[in-house]
Amino acid sequence: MKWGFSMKGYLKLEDGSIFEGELISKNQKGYGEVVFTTGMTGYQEAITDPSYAGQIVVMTYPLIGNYGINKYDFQSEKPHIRGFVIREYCDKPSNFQSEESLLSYLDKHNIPVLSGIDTRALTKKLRENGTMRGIITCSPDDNIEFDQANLLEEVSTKKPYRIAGIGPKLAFIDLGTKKSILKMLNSVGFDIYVFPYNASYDDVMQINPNAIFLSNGPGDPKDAVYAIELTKHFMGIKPVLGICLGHQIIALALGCNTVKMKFGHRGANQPVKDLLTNKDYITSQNHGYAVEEESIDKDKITVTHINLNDGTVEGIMHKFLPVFSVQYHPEACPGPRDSTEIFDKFMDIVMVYKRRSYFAEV
Ligand SMILES: NC(=O)CC[C@H](N)C(=O)O
Repeated sequence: MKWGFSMKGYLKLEDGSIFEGELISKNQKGYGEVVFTTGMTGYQEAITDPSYAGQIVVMTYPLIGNYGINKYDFQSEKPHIRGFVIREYCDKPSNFQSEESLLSYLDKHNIPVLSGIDTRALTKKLRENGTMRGIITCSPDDNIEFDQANLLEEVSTKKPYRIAGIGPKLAFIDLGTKKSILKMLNSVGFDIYVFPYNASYDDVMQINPNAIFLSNGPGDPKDAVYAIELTKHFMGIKPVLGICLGHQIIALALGCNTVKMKFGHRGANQPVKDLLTNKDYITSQNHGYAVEEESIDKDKITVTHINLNDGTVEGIMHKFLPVFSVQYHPEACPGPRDSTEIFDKFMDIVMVYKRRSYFAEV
């Protein structure tokens, strides 16, 4: 094979089905929850998006690797996926920004890559039966093991740090954030203080922030116990915004429920309706859980967005407090920039509250 190493390999799912392909990576084994994503581009952003921690990612687009890996599109320091499944690998990347091939990058980080898989049949199975656990292996007799230790601990920052800005102070709870979200918040002016996933109320109050932000991240939102408690403390005291996992955490803190979806939404063309403006957006998404509609107390919370494919909740807003959140990824990367104005809207709200508290003090 042109790209070096290759041997027969398999993806085995927990329902017993086996897909045969070629193991083209150095690492030949990986366990995880098998999920598919439909983005035609954006593999670099997807593999480095920490929300995919613990998952084997299947790309539905049939040719992967075409534009290599560049130094601008990383969403975190390293890939967090447990394995990568594709139809066909392109070993001759062609792009002016390409620095190395996708396979050499994944090999450096010990991620197993299975190529030559009938990803269409695999995706149909996952759509019909729902997300399943699986193993990438060179031996189909291997059993599927599963360790989803503490995913938040794995992906969150270990120490607090700051991204200085000229605007209000934002306490940013890092649950496995994508860099693009930090970039967008900083570009609208926030002075960002990033805290680990288990930051306490006292830790955060040391900086006396003007607002709180909850990031995207991996796993079941109900496991984010520290962030849920923290959010309960701050709602009503400071403006709060959440994206994806952050949205689910805000919903849980408000007393709603979250449920696991059959196969989730992963891709860059998920249609969303903004019920407040009646505008439709095409959005980038990557989630396997959703806020349960029936659990939302409509006297207290407004559903602001829904997914146009399946009607699931994609955004909520508190009726009386400055608390709102979206399930989709407004920062895009990869994906359309239809909905980036949410960052300006957040800044406007925070400035109003900042001025109010200033005048209340003088
Ligand atoms: N991108 C995210 O933040 C994902 C949130 C959560 N882990 C889910 O799968 O629903």
